[in-house]
Amino acid sequence: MSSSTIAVHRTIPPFRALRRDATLASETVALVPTMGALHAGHISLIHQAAQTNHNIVVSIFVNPAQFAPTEDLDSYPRTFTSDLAKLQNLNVQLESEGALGRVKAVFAPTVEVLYPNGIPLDTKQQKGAFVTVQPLASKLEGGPRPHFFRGVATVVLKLFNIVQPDVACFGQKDVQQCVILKRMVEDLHVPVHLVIGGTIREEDGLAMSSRNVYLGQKRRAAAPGFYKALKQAEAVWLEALKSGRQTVSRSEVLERFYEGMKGLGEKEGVQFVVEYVSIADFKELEELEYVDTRKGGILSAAVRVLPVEEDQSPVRLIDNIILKGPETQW
Ligand SMILES: Nc1ncnc2c1ncn2[C@@H]1O[C@H](COP(=O)(O)OP(=O)(O)OP(=O)(O)O)[C@@H](O)[C@H]1O
Ligand SMILES: CC(C)(CO)[C@@H](O)C(=O)[O-]
Ligand code: BAL
Repeated sequence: MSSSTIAVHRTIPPFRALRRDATLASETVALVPTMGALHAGHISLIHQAAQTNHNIVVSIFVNPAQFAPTEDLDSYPRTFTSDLAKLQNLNVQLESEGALGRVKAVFAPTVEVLYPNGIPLDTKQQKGAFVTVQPLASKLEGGPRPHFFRGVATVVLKLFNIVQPDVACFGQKDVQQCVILKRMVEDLHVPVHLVIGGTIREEDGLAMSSRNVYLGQKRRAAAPGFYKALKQAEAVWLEALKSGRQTVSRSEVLERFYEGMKGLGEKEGVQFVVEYVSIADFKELEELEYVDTRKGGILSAAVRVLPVEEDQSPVRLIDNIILKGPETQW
């Protein structure tokens, strides 16, 4: 088998064998969970994992449990063949760089394998075991998507139980997901070390996301303004740090964010609706009236980009910036 060959498995037993073989060889296993439609953000997580781990498992599974019946489960981009080609190219690159690890296997299970007792989208009809992380799952993204983090935590714990990785990698772009999964691992004593990779962006600053393909030309052109508004808000924080202040008020930072959002999209005829903007602590996601410049906080937001053409639906964009202070541990 050449070092760039990647096994694709749809069932669980090959991962038991992979884990056993890795342990016998004193090698580590890292898992990078994805929903496919791989982009440079995913690839950077896998690349990072391969620097310090021997065997990388990438899961590709569009998880029904994290979609409400009204959401885009059916239309979610599925690009398995090109995903696999990207992983194979990455292995060639990892080999030429002399990295420690390679992508050894892709786990692309069927819904039946992950949910042997079924998974209706309506949560009231769901039976069996699920993971809830309260009240974190009800905050921020949990407002418009109350089902979401229960679905995410449940599938991630299933993946952990199947792959039994030493390490699992997640992207900061989904910052609340990171906070919730860290909490799940801590509270349930899950023996997996979580690594959070930085957000990879398009050249114009838009955070890469599989759903960006829904935007179309006009909305795509206006979308980077959202990150610019967050950067403007961050500038207030950085100025305060520089001038040695002890706290920064929420209102100062948010005012600058809203200034940045004002008029965004006018040129392209695109409307942005801010769903939430938050400055919260790292563990409980409690909103902070004043941010301690030593401790920092998470500045995060979601916007709804309204349709500009007949066949379009609203697209939600999420993004965040860590307001870092000297004692920030993130
Ligand atoms: N731009 C990015 N930079 C770094 N990591 C990312 C980025 N986008 C997604 N990830 C991470 O990749 C993993 C898999 O994410 P997922 O497959 O849902 O992709 P996505 O682009 O976030 O899709 P969606 O558009 O559905 O939000 C998650 O840990 C996610 O945080
Ligand atoms: C972690 C995850 C793969 C679980 O389905 C998903 O929420 C994602 O892609 O961020
Ligand atoms: N990356 C988050 C997956 C979702 O929105 O369903």
